[in-house]
Amino acid sequence: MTKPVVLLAEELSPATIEALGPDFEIRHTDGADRSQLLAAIADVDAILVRSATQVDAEAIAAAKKLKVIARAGVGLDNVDIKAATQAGVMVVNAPTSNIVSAAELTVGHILSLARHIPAASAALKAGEWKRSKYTGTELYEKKIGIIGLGRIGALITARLQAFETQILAYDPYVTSARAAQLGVQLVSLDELLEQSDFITIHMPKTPETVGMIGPEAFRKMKNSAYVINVARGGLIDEAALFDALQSGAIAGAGIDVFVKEPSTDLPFFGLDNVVVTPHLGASTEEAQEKAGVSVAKSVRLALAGELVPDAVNVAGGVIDREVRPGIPLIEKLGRVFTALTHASVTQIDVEVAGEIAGKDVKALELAALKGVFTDVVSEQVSYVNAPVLAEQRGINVRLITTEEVADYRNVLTLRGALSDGSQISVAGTLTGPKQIEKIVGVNGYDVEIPISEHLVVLIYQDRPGVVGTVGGILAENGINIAGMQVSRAQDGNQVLCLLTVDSAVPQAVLDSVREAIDASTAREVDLEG
Ligand SMILES: NC(=O)c1ccc[n+]([C@@H]2O[C@H](COP(=O)([O-])OP(=O)(O)OC[C@H]3O[C@@H](n4cnc5c(N)ncnc54)[C@H](O)[C@@H]3O)[C@@H](O)[C@H]2O)c1
Ligand SMILES: O=C(O)CC[C@@H](O)C(=O)O
Repeated sequence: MTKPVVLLAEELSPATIEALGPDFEIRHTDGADRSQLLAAIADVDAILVRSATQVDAEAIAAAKKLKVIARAGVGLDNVDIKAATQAGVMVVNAPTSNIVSAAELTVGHILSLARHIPAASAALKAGEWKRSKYTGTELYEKKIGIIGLGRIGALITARLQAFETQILAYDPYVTSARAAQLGVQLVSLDELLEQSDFITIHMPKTPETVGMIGPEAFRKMKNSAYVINVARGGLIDEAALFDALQSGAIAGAGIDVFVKEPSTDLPFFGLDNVVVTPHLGASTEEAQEKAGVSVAKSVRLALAGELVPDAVNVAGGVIDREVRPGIPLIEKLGRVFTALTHASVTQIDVEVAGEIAGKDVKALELAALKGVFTDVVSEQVSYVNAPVLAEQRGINVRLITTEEVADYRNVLTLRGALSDGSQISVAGTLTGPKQIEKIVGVNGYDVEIPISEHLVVLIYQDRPGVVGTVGGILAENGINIAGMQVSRAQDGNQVLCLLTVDSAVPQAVLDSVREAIDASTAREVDLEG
């Protein structure tokens, strides 16, 4: 059997390959080389990148088998998440893998600037013993302004508090309670710019944050202020930074990230009061190992068809242990649901009843939709694009939970409204210590039959001899019946007969059954593959 192919498009920690294990074919390419990337991505199941590979709409369109894009790091600026979602491709990252490293590099930049360490080192190596030129400043009792008090901002706060500094922060999305918990004073952006001795930026790059530190912001800063950016290139306007440094509007800057990367000859590189590093925030052994192992685990899960806690374009999140067995069950119920439909679907209710209803069961809704569309569209259906497919078809989807359930611990039901005004439903449960998947209801008829790869659903007028006729036709065609349940409607003499059979039932055989028993419904549900 051929193994799924995982493409490593950048240099990743050796622990990444170890964590992927032996179940994959590993290929390598240089993701920064566009033509190499487009050729290499064509037939792979997963791609692993850092920040130098542009996984944009063109690359995603070229990747016909792609199921997961894994970013061994935090930032996803180099991945077109919208295009991936449309194509059903899961995007995962390693959101906490490198935050400690980035926070420590930021502290490194702050100390380098405060004590002129890189410049003094370069001078001494060049034969100059200059002490007064490199007189610095203590951090003790200084005001540190943090713009963006997220994961890295909080880590920096804790580290700089050890220097007995005063931390100010600007972050419109952080509550004052969270700031108080961190021992930080939340202030307006202007207050932060005007008062801080060191200003360090830790926001994502968004339309709102790009160029936020521009000429006007520099004008508000103290002449003695230092500015640090270990977040993303472009948050600081590079031309304005050059002017501010050259004119003495600020004392200096520490920059790890640039608008264009790699960049080796920006105008401000020539200035003495600048410390620059080539996007080294995550470049530690530990961060690379954590990022590589984390995305390798996510890739394994994603290629096994499972939901991934670190997926950024799937709403499933971490799945509760008790909810997990319901995922393959409800996906199968989704496929049965589709086989039962005879007109377009306008509404789907995913009902979760029983003990698990109190848990986060969003993953069950995604799995149900994945099942519903698996046999409907030719494109790959995943947890990622299943909700998009529902939306595109104008299907209203509701997740309904109730702890009340009559006969079982938990029952999962898909209930649909069709465009001709009719309703369909299929319900299932897991029973016994082996958690056997069973169908326990179809269109309101009660049954209890283990799910198998081949199911036949028949609805007809109740009368003697029908079961024998059905069995006879199937036997004549070499189809063995594994199980059968007949359920009579409460309000009439319609009967539902649900059969599990050992092999697929060809359409011609199904048509003979329909004719012979005058069935209003005769459907085969093939769950193979
Ligand atoms: N240099 C590196 O190698 C490196 C490594 C890791 C992370 N990063 C970057 O560091 C940055 C921070 O990462 P994080 O993990 O702390 O992210 P995070 O999402 O935990 O925190 C970002 C914070 O920015 C805040 N924010 C958003 N818009 C804002 C605005 N307009 N004004 C002020 N605050 C705003 C958010 O509320 C949030 O609290 C990101 O840009 C990330 O890509 C860089
Ligand atoms: O080194 C990298 O790959 C980028 C690190 C960092 O900017 C991130 O977004 O995780």
